[in-house]
Amino acid sequence: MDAYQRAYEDWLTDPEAFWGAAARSVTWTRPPRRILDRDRPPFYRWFPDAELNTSVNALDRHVEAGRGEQTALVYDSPVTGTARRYTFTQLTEEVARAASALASLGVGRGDRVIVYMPMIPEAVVAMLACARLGAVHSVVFGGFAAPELAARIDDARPKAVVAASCGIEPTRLVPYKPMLDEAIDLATHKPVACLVVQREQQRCVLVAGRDHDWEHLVTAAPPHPPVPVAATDPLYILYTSGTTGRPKGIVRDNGGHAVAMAWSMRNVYGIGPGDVMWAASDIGWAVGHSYTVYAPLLAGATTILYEGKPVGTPDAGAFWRVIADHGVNVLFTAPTAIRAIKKEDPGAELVGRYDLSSLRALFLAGERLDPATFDWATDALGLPVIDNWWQTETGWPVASSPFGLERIPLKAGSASVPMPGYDIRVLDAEGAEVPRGTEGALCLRLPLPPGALPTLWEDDDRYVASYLSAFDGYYLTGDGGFLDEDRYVFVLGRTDDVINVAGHRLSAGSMEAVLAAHPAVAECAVVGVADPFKGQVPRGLVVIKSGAEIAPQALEADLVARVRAEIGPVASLRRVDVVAALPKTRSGKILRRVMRELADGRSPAIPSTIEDASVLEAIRPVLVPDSPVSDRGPLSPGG
Ligand SMILES: CCC(=O)SCCNC(=O)CCNC(=O)[C@H](O)C(C)(C)COP(=O)(O)OP(=O)(O)OC[C@H]1O[C@@H](n2cnc3c(N)ncnc32)[C@H](O)[C@@H]1OP(=O)(O)O
Repeated sequence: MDAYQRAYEDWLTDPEAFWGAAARSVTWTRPPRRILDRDRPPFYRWFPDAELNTSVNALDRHVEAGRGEQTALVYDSPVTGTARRYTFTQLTEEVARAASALASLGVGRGDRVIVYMPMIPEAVVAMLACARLGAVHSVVFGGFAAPELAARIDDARPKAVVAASCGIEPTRLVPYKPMLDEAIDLATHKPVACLVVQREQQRCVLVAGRDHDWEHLVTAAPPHPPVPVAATDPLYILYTSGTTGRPKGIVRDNGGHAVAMAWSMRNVYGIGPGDVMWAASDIGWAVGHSYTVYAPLLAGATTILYEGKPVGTPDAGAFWRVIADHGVNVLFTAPTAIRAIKKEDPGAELVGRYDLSSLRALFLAGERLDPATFDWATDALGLPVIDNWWQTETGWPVASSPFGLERIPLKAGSASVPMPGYDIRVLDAEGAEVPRGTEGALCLRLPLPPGALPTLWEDDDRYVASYLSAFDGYYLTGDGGFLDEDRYVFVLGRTDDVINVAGHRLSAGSMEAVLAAHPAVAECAVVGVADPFKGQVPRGLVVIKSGAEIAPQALEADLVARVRAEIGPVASLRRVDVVAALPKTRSGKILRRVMRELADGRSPAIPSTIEDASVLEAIRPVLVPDSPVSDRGPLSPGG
């Protein structure tokens, strides 16, 4: 572990010297003289006196360095049957025109812009155009329904929204624009303008005076010069689910982000100028922001924007086809995608049909990588399969194999070792460090490195309450796990009520809020249970109000439909069961952990404070339908 060990120790010995050196790979309009502002803990600011423009770093400087004719972006869309390439020169010009179009709608430095778009080049252009103006983008994943979009509009209060008329899922068109119209109706805050890409698959109606056609406005616009911003100015807000229904607006600054992206692209992923990186994640997620859009372009590499799925567009060889067509060097996706491919092509026969000689490694993140998927992918590709552990909040890997620095041994079930910038500690409930090999709360010692969230959007108090208040001096990740004797980290899952469905982080609380709002529901719980393909899926349990006149099956179907309509298809809540009562403690706390573990086929420890153990006996056949009660022994309190 020579190169990695040296880098980690350099960072540990003098973090400011380490990040000061890393900052030299960024083009600043005013280079940093001060590296870290520690004046107001727990709020730390990286490069507080520096100034830059992120779009210049991603685009213009590569053109100026003579790479203008290199491909910056490949758009590969099996759902529309198209593929298109943009050179760095073309992408720079398109972004400069889009920035001008947004400026003509009144968007300027510090203004927020919501981007609600499918995986089309205009989405990447819109993000970079905001960066060029010093505006703050907030991309909302297309699988969210109108009320979720409305909640983000109200929190971010955007001056403008950039959208598309529709998205294209393999089996249906998704009408984005009607959902945007509904969200604006629902929201208290009203954006002054919408810039809409009309897709030929389904055009939409534009609202006079508010909506503008992308094609008309952007094509005719003159190029807009880049606006230098403070390194500490926000580049984007990305909402993620917390334990309650209200999403958390993760803030990413400009300077720390550029430094972290450049460092990680080279040293974690091993990607440099001229290489081809493909992060097969929607741009609505952190992986899409960091490793589809920003990091490859900041590094002068080519990035792939893929509008398709791992299977069904047209088959389980889709990923291998893209790698072969575009000479992909590194593929980054979620374990769910690999499980989907494995299910359709268990013998990996389709792998052999394509020339994958360009591929150096497969990186996986977003959810736990189970050893069976790790083994299958390793055998199928004959290449390093590298689990990364990180979060929307951190923006880049907390732990990984440092592939760009050196090859280290991989261990199935582990995300390998901490990256420079991250001091991982495993703490018990009292905040004491546990011995190696012992499970506990995975925490990071403050300050967090460049690129990690400095706060939540306009909510410093919630930032402290959510992440920093459990253990003084530490960031609480919300994940549980352990470090082994070689300091490899094993992440075992969330310790809170966040559910991870196919790499999508969802709040049990927000789904419960939808169920609880039904007039026939007395009380309810949503728990995330293990699923062989999506990692976890939510399941709902509800108690009908006495006197409510509704058949249980009708209520169950109605609740599934409501969650889809109010949160979106991404929630994947397919099963709600009506039960007589929910298990609770004597103080009225619903025993979600116990239900989750029962549904996962485990033998949960039952708290001695349980109000009525017979309630658990009654719901066990619902949660574990294939296992008769006698198979598992009686559930007795006191464990
Ligand atoms: C490390 C930091 C992080 O964790 S950042 C987060 C990283 N996570 C990811 O990148 C997510 C990885 N997962 C995926 O990319 C997808 O789940 C993959 C594996 C491709 C499978 O996709 P899919 O077959 O659509 O299943 P799904 O469970 O994602 O979708 C559930 C329903 O939602 C729909 N959906 C999906 N995307 C959209 C979209 N952009 N616009 C509208 N709808 C969308 C799907 O069609 C599906 O709907 P339905 O229920 O089948 O009708």
